[in-house]
Amino acid sequence: MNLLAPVRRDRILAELPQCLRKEASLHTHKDFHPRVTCACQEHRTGTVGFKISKVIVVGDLSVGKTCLINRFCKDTFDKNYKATIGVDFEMERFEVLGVPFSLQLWDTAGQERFKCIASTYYRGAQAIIIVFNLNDVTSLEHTKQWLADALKENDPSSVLLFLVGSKKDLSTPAQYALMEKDALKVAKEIKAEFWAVSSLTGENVREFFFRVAALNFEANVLAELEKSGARRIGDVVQTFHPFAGINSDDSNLYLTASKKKPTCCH
Ligand SMILES: Nc1nc2c(ncn2[C@@H]2O[C@H](COP(=O)(O)OP(=O)(O)OP(=O)(O)O)[C@@H](O)[C@H]2O)c(=O)[nH]1
Ligand SMILES: [Mg+2]
Repeated sequence: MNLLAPVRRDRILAELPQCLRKEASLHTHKDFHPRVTCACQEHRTGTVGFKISKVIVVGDLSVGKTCLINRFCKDTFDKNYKATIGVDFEMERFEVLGVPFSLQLWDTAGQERFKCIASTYYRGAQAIIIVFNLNDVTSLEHTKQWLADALKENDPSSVLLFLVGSKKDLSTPAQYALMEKDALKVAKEIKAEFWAVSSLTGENVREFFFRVAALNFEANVLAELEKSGARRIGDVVQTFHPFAGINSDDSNLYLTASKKKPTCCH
């Protein structure tokens, strides 16, 4: 794994990828937050470009967590089941609105006997992906417990949640429709965004991970702006006195290299 490798051309995001179902998304805005777009245009994203965002993938054994990650990261699919022992991780580099952004995807074991090893890696996640098998209602029922365990190690107010139904290729449209109804209910309850994917065919896999990367990136930039008092920059811009009254630490971080005046923050 080379952190300095150039970002692949097919990992470049210029727009916010859309959700799968509006009914099960907490983020229904069509575009990136205007402050985020503005900050990226003006190179005021602070440390976000150097950050690696931790994403953990949890769920019952054999629901397809490893296959999902492998489909996205390596474009491969293995029909033979090899249980994950403890944890494994993959790094994926993106470029979002011109800013480099990396996801560290932690693939955890679903088997009970490896769970205690895996759970020691839950801490510090910025996003939690809970996977269930669209053809196995029990695995959907277990998602709440997986989430509860993952949240014990994380701050529920700042973590992004995704509920992902796997193996879509194995359901008939009628079976899928039934399962989707139940899944949407659970997604609403746990405040997660719902996706349905197939690692065998690749359906929705890329779209899903792009969405994870984009929403994570957006949350990171907003947090960074918030942290460094960028709000005040916005206030000042509206009165056409850019940067007046801002202490030197803030302005050092948020002034662009070219010291351009902000033009689009509101
Ligand atoms: N048809 C089909 N089979 C899948 C799909 N995803 C995974 N599988 C199969 O399901 C089995 C389990 O997949 P894994 O990805 O290893 O499951 P896991 O969730 O990582 O399992 P643990 O590591 O034990 O927690 C394998 O035989 C895969 O080939 C899919 O989208 N469609
Ligand atoms: Mg696995």
